[in-house]
Amino acid sequence: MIRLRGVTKRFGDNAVLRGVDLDAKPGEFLVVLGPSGAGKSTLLRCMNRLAQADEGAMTVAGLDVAAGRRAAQVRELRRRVAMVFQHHHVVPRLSVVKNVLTGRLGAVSTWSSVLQLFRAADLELAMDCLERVGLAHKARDRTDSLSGGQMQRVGIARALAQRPQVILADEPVASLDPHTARRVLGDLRQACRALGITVVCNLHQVDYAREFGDRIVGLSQGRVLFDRLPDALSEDELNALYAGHAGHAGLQLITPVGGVEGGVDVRIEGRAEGDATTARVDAPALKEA
Ligand SMILES: Nc1ncnc2c1ncn2[C@@H]1O[C@H](COP(=O)(O)OP(=O)(O)OP(=O)(O)O)[C@@H](O)[C@H]1O
Repeated sequence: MIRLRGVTKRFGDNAVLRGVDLDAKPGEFLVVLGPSGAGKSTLLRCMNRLAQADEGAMTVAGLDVAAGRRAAQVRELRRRVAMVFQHHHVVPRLSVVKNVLTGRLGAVSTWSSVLQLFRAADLELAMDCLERVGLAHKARDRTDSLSGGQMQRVGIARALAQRPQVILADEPVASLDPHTARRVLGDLRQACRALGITVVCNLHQVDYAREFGDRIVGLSQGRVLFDRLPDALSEDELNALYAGHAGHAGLQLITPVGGVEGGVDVRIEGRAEGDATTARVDAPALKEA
């Protein structure tokens, strides 16, 4: 379903992807972890041609992405590959079901889409997708009456309504509380498994990656550091992935331990016992925060 070989992407002198290889089977839920700036979003963007890779071979949803230069080929790619973003990008004043139906726009004629004329089959499909994320009872409600987590599930239902072969999810739960985040990831995984849709999901939270990923890929400075089954992923590999960064969501507690003129001393504790340090945060940084 997805096969990437030697994918490279540069922005000027900045080599953001450096020879990425990746494989994913139908129905597989792949999580990509990595520190900020590792190239996770760029990787997803290259896969659906929002960005163009400089080198490498990419097959996504049965299409040769590198070869898809013509508009029609890119359109077909976007039809087969749906996106879910951190911010749900729903239209607030539309009803929930109409937002989901916008997932069908690529599959209906231009006139139908302008007039918002959807077939009964599209409506049925939209309702089925809402059912899969537990929101069928909200179908007629205005979307801006929903909570953030519910809106994100509408975004997932819309992606499902596209009948994609692949869903690329870029930090879909970054702004949600843990309970809601788990619900959203659970719905996404369950629906995609049932429908045989491959998911590549960028996450920052190691716990969610272990809980929901069929496989976890670690991306660091544009390179794949590891590609593991969740149970096989070691703490050493995670530490290597986040070396020099704040940690794999491993910061537990930051406590002020003393005030000094022009700043404050803080104790920073990690997840592991005895994993602690003190640091000084100076006044200008505090003001910015
Ligand atoms: N359109 C662009 N033009 C120039 N540089 C870019 C562009 N998009 C991304 N970059 C650079 O590519 C690098 C990787 O960015 P990317 O957003 O892919 O990382 P990321 O792993 O998704 O980070 P985060 O977790 O913070 O979202 C960064 O250095 C970023 O500044």
